Amino acid sequence: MATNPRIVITGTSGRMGQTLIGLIVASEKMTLTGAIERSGHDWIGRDVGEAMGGAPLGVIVTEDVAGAFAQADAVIDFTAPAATIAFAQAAAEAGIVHVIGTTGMTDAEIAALKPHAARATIIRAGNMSLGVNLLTQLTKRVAAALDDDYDIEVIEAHHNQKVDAPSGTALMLGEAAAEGRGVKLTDVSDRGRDGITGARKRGDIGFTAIRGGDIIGEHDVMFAAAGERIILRHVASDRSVFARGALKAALWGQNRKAGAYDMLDVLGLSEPD
Ligand SMILES: NC(=O)C1=CN([C@@H]2O[C@H](COP(=O)(O)OP(=O)(O)OC[C@H]3O[C@@H](n4cnc5c(N)ncnc54)[C@H](OP(=O)(O)O)[C@@H]3O)[C@@H](O)[C@H]2O)C=CC1
Ligand SMILES: O=C(O)C1=N[C@H](C(=O)O)C[C@H](O)C1
Repeated sequence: MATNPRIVITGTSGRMGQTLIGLIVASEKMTLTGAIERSGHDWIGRDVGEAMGGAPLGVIVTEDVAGAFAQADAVIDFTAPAATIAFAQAAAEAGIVHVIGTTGMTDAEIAALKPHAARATIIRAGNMSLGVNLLTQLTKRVAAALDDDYDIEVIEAHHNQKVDAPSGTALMLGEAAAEGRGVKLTDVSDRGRDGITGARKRGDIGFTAIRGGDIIGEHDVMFAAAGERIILRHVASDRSVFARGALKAALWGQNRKAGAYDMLDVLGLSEPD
């Protein structure tokens, strides 16, 4: 019988870290072998199940990244940009799959992952849910079908602890809309309107971020024209949609050629070039 892939979680105490651990422990297809927190965190040295307020799981939370990665087949990482870059180096050195859900990365930070993808399988997406990845494809098709008479606006809403804006998902949807229109998002992106902004520029793709309460993640792509609006919407009501996608990615990445992949690859939604 083949053994299950061994999975390490980073950012263990976080919203996504704890959601992932709950799902791995309930899964028959993978085994939790490591739980990482940063130096000084009060979970270090404790059994992760007990730290989460439940039964012991036999995995002790550690700050020893190299030690945990040496005993693993994949790391699932929903933390912060600087941490993710350090984890990418350690994952490449250990030769394990690195699933990255972290958002808010700059272009330079994304470029810093590239050398590591030459040595290891990296799967990164601003949103790991099936629904959002499908929505990117729909957005691209609608944007391709409509001309600039339709103003494109991406509106996102998240909980009051989120630190980055626009969300990774909003940027994925903006990229998809730009691709559908055959333009570069960086040339048409309109972010952070405030004050006397002047009239909307034809062809721009606008972004609006709402932050409040415990909203898990909601995204609208609006195509607004004179006399009508088309709105494509995704609402996440449970973080497990992201976590299930990440677990699928960790399994899909096993024995995969080194390289940089996204969830469209994992879900088989990539369109031929
Ligand atoms: N791609 C997707 O589908 C999704 C992506 N995300 C993204 O995942 C990330 C995490 O989200 P969420 O779980 O809600 O956030 P939380 O703040 O709840 O958790 C983040 C975790 O990462 C740890 N962490 C942060 N910075 C560092 C660091 N420099 N070194 C080591 N550990 C660090 C935190 O530790 P500490 O408590 O010590 O700060 C914490 O355990 C965000 O970027 C978010 O946007 C979220 C949901 C879905
Ligand atoms: O921080 C979050 O919570 C989420 N982040 C991701 C994003 O930035 O789009 C995915 C999801 O919307 C939840």
